Amino acid sequence: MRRSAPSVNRLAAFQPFPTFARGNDEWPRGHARNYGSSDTCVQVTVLGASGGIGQPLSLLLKLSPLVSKLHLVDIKHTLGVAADLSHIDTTSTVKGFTTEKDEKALEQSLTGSHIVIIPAGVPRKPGMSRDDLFNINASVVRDLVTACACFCPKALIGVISNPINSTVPIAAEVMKLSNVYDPKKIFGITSLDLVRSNTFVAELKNLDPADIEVPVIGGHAGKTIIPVLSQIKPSGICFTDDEAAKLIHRIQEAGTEVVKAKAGTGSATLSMAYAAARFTFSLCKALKGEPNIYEWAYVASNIVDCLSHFSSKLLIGKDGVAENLGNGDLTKKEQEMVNNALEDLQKSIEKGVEFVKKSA
Ligand SMILES: NC(=O)C1=CN([C@@H]2O[C@H](COP(=O)(O)OP(=O)(O)OC[C@H]3O[C@@H](n4cnc5c(N)ncnc54)[C@H](O)[C@@H]3O)[C@@H](O)[C@H]2O)C=CC1
Ligand SMILES: O=C([O-])CC(=O)C(=O)O
Repeated sequence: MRRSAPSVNRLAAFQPFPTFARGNDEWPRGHARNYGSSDTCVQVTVLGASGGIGQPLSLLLKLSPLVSKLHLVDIKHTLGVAADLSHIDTTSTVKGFTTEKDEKALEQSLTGSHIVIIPAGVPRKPGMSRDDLFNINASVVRDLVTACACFCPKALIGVISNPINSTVPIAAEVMKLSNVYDPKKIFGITSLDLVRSNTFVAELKNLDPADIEVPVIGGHAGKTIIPVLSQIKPSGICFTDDEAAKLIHRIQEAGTEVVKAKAGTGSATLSMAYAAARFTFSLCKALKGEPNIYEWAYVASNIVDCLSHFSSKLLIGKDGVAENLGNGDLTKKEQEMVNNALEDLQKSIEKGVEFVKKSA
């Protein structure tokens, strides 16, 4: 039987899409008219916009009245993607920039950006770990964040490119080198772990995933992905030890599940686009001054003593992380999971920091 009276409604968190998700014909225009009173202009730039994540993410952003200007950047194909999206009858404007042939593309696209989302880089193939992407993606993120430091140093930056556990520390080091580092403004987008957790818990307990909120802390690879089942909202959802173990394993290996199913053609793109859009909308709302915007993301943190970065619950404000709300009360088992993740996280962070030091 389905639960009633949910305490958390995830679709509300995904505003301005609730009517769309519920299949209401009015979406998105009717909803757009009703959204908030603020008319703050928000310019979002997507770096890697022609890719598997970049295209559906750009579509979702184009559909939202929270975004005023959408800048799409990639090495190639961006002009076509931008022309295509620009015909959609929503109010935001779309512009494409191709870095391959236009040396001013990064400057022109990033200048004035309030939010930059980075899905640029290569995805996994079966048999690879996220860390196997480091050799290519580390320099992609380094170079793109260097451009952000130059052209939009105050923007909120959301990094999607893997391995997140290293690419976010890379982004931090790059900003430090340019003397524009603000630890509150760089986010590793781990939202897909929460999206998946909500889905899998709902499947297991025959609930509506829109009503469920599973906190996920730590990082974004294998055992560093730590679902906090003891803090699921609504409270009162119970698991046997066997159920919990299988659930945690599935959440930690969900990326690999998709990589295997796609059989060499890439990793999660559509679910990631949804997760990243949801996260970007939270940033937009915070920039527009909406209170009580909460997210989980991998950020600079002193929540865990020995680590410079960790994912935990955040209150987001106009300037990025307004408050790190930490991990809450963990059970003994959950604390053990954190302890077991420390070494991997530490290594990934150091690898990112060393990479920037060497290339500087
Ligand atoms: N954080 C997360 O939860 C997730 C992260 N990912 C990661 O996202 C990344 C992108 O995945 P996909 O979109 O599937 O890959 P993709 O290969 O389909 O797209 C990547 C795009 O980035 C572009 N690109 C590469 N270097 C660039 C540069 N220097 N400047 C501008 N654009 C550049 C490529 O031309 C391509 O269009 C991968 O690293 C993947 O592992 C994927 C799923 C979930
Ligand atoms: O697994 C991958 O390579 C992509 C990813 O991060 C995810 O789907 O969680």
